[in-house]
Amino acid sequence: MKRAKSTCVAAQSLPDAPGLILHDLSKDYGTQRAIETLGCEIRGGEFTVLLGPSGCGKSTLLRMIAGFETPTGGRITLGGRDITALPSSQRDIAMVFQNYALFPHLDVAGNITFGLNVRRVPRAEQRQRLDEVARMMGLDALLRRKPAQLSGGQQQRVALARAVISGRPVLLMDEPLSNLDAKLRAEMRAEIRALQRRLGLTLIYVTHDQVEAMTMADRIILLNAGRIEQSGTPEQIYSRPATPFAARFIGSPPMNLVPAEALGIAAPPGTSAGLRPEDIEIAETGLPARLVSHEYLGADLLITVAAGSARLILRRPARLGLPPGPELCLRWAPDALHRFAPQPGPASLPTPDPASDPASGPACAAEPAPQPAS
Ligand SMILES: Nc1ncnc2c1ncn2[C@@H]1O[C@H](COP(=O)(O)OP(=O)(O)OP(=O)(O)O)[C@@H](O)[C@H]1O
Repeated sequence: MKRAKSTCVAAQSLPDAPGLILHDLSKDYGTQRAIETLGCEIRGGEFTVLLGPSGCGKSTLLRMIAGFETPTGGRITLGGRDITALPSSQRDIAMVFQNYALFPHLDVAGNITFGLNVRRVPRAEQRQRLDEVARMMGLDALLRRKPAQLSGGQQQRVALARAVISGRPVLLMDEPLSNLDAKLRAEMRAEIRALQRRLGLTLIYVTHDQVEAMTMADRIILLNAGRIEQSGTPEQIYSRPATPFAARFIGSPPMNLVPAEALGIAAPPGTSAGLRPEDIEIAETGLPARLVSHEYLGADLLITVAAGSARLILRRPARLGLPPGPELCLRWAPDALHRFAPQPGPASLPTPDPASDPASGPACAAEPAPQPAS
């Protein structure tokens, strides 16, 4: 099936670092299309995250920008210059790889200055730039160590320092934190974000982790099966998802997505209704539902309820506790309800829970359909 060309529009940028435009870019591997024809603007000085599930084409897109893959169709411009046919070394773009790609026989200083050596930058200038970058990245004390004598986080910092010392204004990062433990990942997220802001870099960051995307990005480009599903700020994508895929991909637990009629909402057949877990309230009146189970998360409770044929997850502060009995009523604000027109292709809605019996719902005070909370 031929899909419509997907596009994204970017927001304000810092003045100096150049931006990129992908014009009708596509990539085939043999008969397999990895990237559908897509158009996209990545503004200079912004932190852009390419987000999506495994196999959606994030790395392929990044590698075409880096110059490691040749596009099947389309063009890439950087700061207005067409770079599609330029070798990667002439693109003014630095890249940090997932496995760090450090040279084991070189010490930290040698790894960081490797590219400067190749480009025959004078020794004195190398020394000065190394001092600066090592201080900035907290690596001063480690310059004589070999990579094997460093922790994962330190190795990551060396890989980052090597990219930063190149002085290139555009930095690409492919899942750079996936080898680190959770605590270190959180620290490095903040560090990379601060570095990008301080240097005003145009940074394009690939991840499948929505938390990384939400916490780091100025703008997220959400990819699905080689096309752009939605692009926007983290807030825009979270609060106004354009498609059921976007609605379910961002948020943990994800948005409840059920047939509209299951919530008593009048809509054309096939319409899905979406509600974020934190947007559903337990109230005196509203949609009848029955408690199924709950999970204690510390600050919050996740409560699973059956409402007719639909299962919904609610998030509420743990201090409010569980409702007094198993029968309850649900309400939500009008603008918390998301409606999605029927989607082409296989249905992606959750299957109704056969154990739930619509007839056995609670008697919520005389309201057949939920009335929004004010
Ligand atoms: N060199 C290649 N030859 C053939 N197919 C490839 C090649 N590289 C990628 N693909 C295919 O292109 C599609 C996109 O792959 P890509 O690596 O860009 O996805 P991704 O979103 O980065 O996934 P992950 O998060 O798992 O790394 C996949 O279906 C993949 O199998």
